[in-house]
Amino acid sequence: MRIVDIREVTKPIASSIRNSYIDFSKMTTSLVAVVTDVIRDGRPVVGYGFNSNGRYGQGGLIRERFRDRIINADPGSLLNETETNFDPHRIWDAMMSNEKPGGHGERSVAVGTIDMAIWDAVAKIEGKPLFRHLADIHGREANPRVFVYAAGGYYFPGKDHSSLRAEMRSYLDRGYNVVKMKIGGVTIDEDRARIEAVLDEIGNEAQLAVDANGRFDLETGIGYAKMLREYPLFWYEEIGDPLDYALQAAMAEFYDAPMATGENLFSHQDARNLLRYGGMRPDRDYLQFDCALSYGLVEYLRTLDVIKAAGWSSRRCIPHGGHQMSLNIAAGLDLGGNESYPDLFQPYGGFPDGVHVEDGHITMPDLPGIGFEGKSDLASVMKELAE
Ligand SMILES: O=C([O-])CC(=O)C(=O)O
Ligand SMILES: [Mg+2]
Repeated sequence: MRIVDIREVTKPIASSIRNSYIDFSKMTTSLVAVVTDVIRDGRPVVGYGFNSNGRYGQGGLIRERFRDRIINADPGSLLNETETNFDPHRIWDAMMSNEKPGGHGERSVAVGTIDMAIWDAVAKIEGKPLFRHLADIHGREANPRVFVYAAGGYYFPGKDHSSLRAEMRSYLDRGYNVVKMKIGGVTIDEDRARIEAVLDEIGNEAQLAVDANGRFDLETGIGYAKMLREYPLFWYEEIGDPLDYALQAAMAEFYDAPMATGENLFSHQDARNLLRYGGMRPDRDYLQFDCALSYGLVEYLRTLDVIKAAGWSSRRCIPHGGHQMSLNIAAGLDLGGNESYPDLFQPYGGFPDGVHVEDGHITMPDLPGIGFEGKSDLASVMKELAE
């Protein structure tokens, strides 16, 4: 049993949206296929992965470093104890050989993308959905019903309040009951007017989260906190620089309601520092670490250990990224839910065909692996890479 090839192609996921920090006019993602010689249903098993939006495709790192460490490893060293499947932890160790600790940079994105494809292959070899495989190996009961919220509300050329309201209305029409919008990309007065327009539109049918994408210094973050606390928000997200734990800690004095952060922390060590020094409150705040940007599920399992040791429930985790990998982790390992971008980053984000949001939740279908083959537009770009 061996991995015979790892292929990467860098694909555009560009659009004219912007948040307070970046625009997405040149955004890309790496799509990866891990080709094995294991035969299921008469065909070789292929696992697929891709990275989340916000960081660019990692073709250089994948092709120059991480791919070869797996392909050149002794194939037996990558298998589980019983030699019945690949072992994602051993493959992770092979990828990370000769890598120093710390300074996580974007190698975590390259490794996370390959790791996603490995878990897809492993669950396909088991003949199970990944969420059921994860629940089984952790001795727990899977829960296929997962909370999802609709992320959008970007700044956009020509976008006015009526188009922002229409966007949010369309999420409600599709079954969501929590929606998210960007803040920090215009003046505070303009953002206040945008927030009021959205709250007026959604009324008591849904709750609103706001995301500053790490834009604010302490003074601006506090100024916004004082404005935002007048409204019943779901959360106030990524206020300041993701690595400025003292800023995050200071915010608790000015903002009682839930805050969320973590999408730009790429290792369990960084997650641990957030919990040690960021003043995050386990009874109300949310953690958004995204395995596809942060060394994959092998590392995310360590992150889950870190948050448990710090006294947090896994239910406080609602990952960034809107991909089916985190949906599987949520259903298999009892996370609080997952992000979703109903109209963006297609065909990579979203759900298998025929899966609909009801009351802010989806129900995972029983598809082998991560379930990518159940989403026809995604399956066709994946197949192109593998064939
Ligand atoms: O706009 C982005 O970079 C995405 C983001 O922060 C989110 O989904 O929370
Ligand atoms: Mg965010």
